[in-house]
Amino acid sequence: MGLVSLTEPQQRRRSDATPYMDLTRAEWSALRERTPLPLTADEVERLRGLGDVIDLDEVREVYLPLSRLLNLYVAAAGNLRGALNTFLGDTASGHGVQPGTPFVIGVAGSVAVGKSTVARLLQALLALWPEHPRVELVTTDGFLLPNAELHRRGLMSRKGFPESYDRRALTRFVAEVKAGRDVVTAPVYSHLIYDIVPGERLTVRRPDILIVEGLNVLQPALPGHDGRTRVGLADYFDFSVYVDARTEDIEQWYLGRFRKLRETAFQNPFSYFRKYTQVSEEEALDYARRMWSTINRPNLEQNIVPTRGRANLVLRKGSDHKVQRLSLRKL
Ligand SMILES: Nc1ncnc2c1ncn2[C@@H]1O[C@H](COP(=O)(O)OP(=O)(O)O)[C@@H](O)[C@H]1O
Ligand SMILES: CC(C)(COP(=O)(O)O)[C@@H](O)C(=O)NCCC(=O)O
Repeated sequence: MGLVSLTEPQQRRRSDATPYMDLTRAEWSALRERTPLPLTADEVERLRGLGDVIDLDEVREVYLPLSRLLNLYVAAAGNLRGALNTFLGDTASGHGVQPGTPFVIGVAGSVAVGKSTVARLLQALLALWPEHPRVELVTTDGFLLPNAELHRRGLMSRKGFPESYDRRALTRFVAEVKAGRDVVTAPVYSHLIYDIVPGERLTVRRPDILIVEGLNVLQPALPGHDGRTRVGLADYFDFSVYVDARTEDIEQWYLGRFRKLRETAFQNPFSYFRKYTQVSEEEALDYARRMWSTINRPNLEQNIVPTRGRANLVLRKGSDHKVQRLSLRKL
């Protein structure tokens, strides 16, 4: 068969049917004109207070328009909920259907790609909108199995892989928040001790929006013992963001963060990584490179990248952390 060149309307028809629309940074940031939320000097100061190295132009051009899109989606989800309530009438509460329910956003991506930074920024920006001031953020590391249990299962060098989490407990937690429970609690992970903190819990009280950030939040549910498909974590998401970048860039960010932590947090006498402050920087970085190539990169390639196609929005970062391209799900 010879080469067939498509006419412009044919090309458009073909791209209309793909589930994503691709936008350059310039196309996306032009949409900020439609964002009726100017950042005041006070708010800018508060964002700086988050302690993340984030460029304010990046906030204005990328994350502010995203908060506007999400603000519209939150309103639309509320309308959908209203439709279900109208349909059910008096019987709604008997079925556990509440008029309002938290809007749940998942933030996925590799270790060190910048998920926490994106999630904290979204939390701060979304809370500026008067329609949804209460925004809670939960990281999935609280649902890692404690080190003792990881040792028992031979999973200590698989931390961050799907099997290193109590996935049922994580899904139950999000389901309970979404169901409108007054108080829901989650375990807490400490990067200092590299383990779950015994007895500590984080409490979530009926937020307007819940952000769930973690490596594996877009993983499909495991089948049950009977082989049947179960409801998984991502089934509770109203929106999801995948933070994407070149693997080589992410490795550099991982090593850069390790180097920075070696000069700060690792110095703490209780730090699990304190030993890497006692050896040369080169030895410490060799260890970090090993962690990257034996744990974090294989996890990225085997488990995390394959979930990218499930996200509503993919943010593609360049080596300077600036978002260069965005793919937004439209179908
Ligand atoms: N937008 C950004 N601008 C500059 N540095 C960033 C940005 N986002 C993340 N970083 C840096 O990249 C590293 C990884 O980011 P982090 O949010 O901790 O990743 P994750 O939560 O995905 O492990 C950190 O050193 C962080 O300071
Ligand atoms: C705690 C993590 C598994 C990330 O957890 P998340 O909140 O994304 O579920 C990860 O940051 C980590 O510590 N990985 C183990 C390998 C390493 O120390 O780099």
